[in-house]
Amino acid sequence: MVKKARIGILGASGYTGAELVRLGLRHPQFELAVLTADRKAGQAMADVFPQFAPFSLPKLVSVDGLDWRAQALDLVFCALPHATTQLVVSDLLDAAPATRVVDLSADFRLSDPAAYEQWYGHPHQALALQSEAVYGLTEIYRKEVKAARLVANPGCYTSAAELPLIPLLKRKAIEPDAIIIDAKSGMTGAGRSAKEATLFSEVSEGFNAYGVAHHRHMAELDQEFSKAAGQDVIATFTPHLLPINRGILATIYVKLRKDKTARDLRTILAEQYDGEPFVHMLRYGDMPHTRHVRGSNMVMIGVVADRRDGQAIIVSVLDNLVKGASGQAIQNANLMLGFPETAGLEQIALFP
Ligand SMILES: NC(=O)C1=CN([C@@H]2O[C@H](COP(=O)(O)OP(=O)(O)OC[C@H]3O[C@@H](n4cnc5c(N)ncnc54)[C@H](OP(=O)(O)O)[C@@H]3O)[C@@H](O)[C@H]2O)C=CC1
Ligand SMILES: CC(=O)N[C@@H](CCC(=O)OP(=O)(O)O)C(=O)O
Repeated sequence: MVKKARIGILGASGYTGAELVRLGLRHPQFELAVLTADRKAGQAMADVFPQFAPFSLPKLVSVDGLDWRAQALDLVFCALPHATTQLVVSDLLDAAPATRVVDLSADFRLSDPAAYEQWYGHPHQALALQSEAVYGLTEIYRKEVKAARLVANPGCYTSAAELPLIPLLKRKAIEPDAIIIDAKSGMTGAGRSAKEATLFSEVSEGFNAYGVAHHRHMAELDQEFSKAAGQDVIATFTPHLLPINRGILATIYVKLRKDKTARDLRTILAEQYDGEPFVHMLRYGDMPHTRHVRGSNMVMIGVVADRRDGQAIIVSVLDNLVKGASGQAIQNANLMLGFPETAGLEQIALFP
């Protein structure tokens, strides 16, 4: 029998934590050994999420006082609110340095401490780990992820924008100073804790932009686009809140470099993602729908020329809880633990 990896999920009573449990229960090489919660510590997972009642799962415990060494976990998924995470991961790795960590929060995504402080409003509290962490956009950083002890899983909006744009910037196919990302997210992107802004009555039958000109994912986009282009890049990014549960759709406007066409962009992306199990390039001119990826770890990307000369439009979709969070986290964990990259992630989208 194959030896299973002992897995911890911190924040299992939240949306991304529950998605890790949903996918993890069907993972052939995971043993879900530790599940934590904050307000819901002490409860059974099935009392918090009745969909798990038929399955045997450990009780939710508080993260405080966990004996990391005694738990001997092979890998921990950390799905806690950002800023909470850095001290928890620091304690964990001090006590159990051989445990691998995939952090779903934003705490370790920015490699520059000054950028972190500027965007999050306080100094980072685990600087050594911040510089050790590998940015976990799997298709771009696969080699680094394999060897990492701590992976910073990217944000959901950023995954949707970076997968199409990084290869185009690297290949100098688009102008780096003329990128516009108009992105929409489903409500689960805001997490499960109660907030006025996410009440049904505030969100249904309406649609709004938020974080306009200052959303914190801009820092992550600047970092990755600048690295890919080899020069400073500042993209325009505007997120919107959609009254649906799951899904991100990013409509991206780009200016072509002189000798390039929109068909060239599609060719570059098709070459880059040829053979990738979780990125699908649509035929030129075809466009994706959030329903085509719901519940799956797939990203779908469409490209077409704008009517304006020299401009192209790219549309990218993913499920914010899967490829935008827990699915990509498991994809990274599979690489770190030497499992097949697709293990536990072979679900096809739930349609309609
Ligand atoms: N939702 C999404 O689409 C995405 C989320 N992320 C990131 O993933 C992380 C988790 O997000 P999400 O699942 O949506 O969040 P939720 O608000 O749904 O869940 C948060 C979890 O953390 C626990 N928790 C809250 N505060 C503390 C604390 N002080 N100490 C220990 N545990 C605590 C909660 O426990 P309890 O419920 O018991 O209070 C809950 O289990 C966040 O950092 C988020 O930014 C990343 C990409 C996409
Ligand atoms: C709809 C919604 O509120 N979305 C979240 C982004 C969720 C995400 O990707 O993640 P991180 O928090 O991990 O960066 C927001 O705009 O802050």
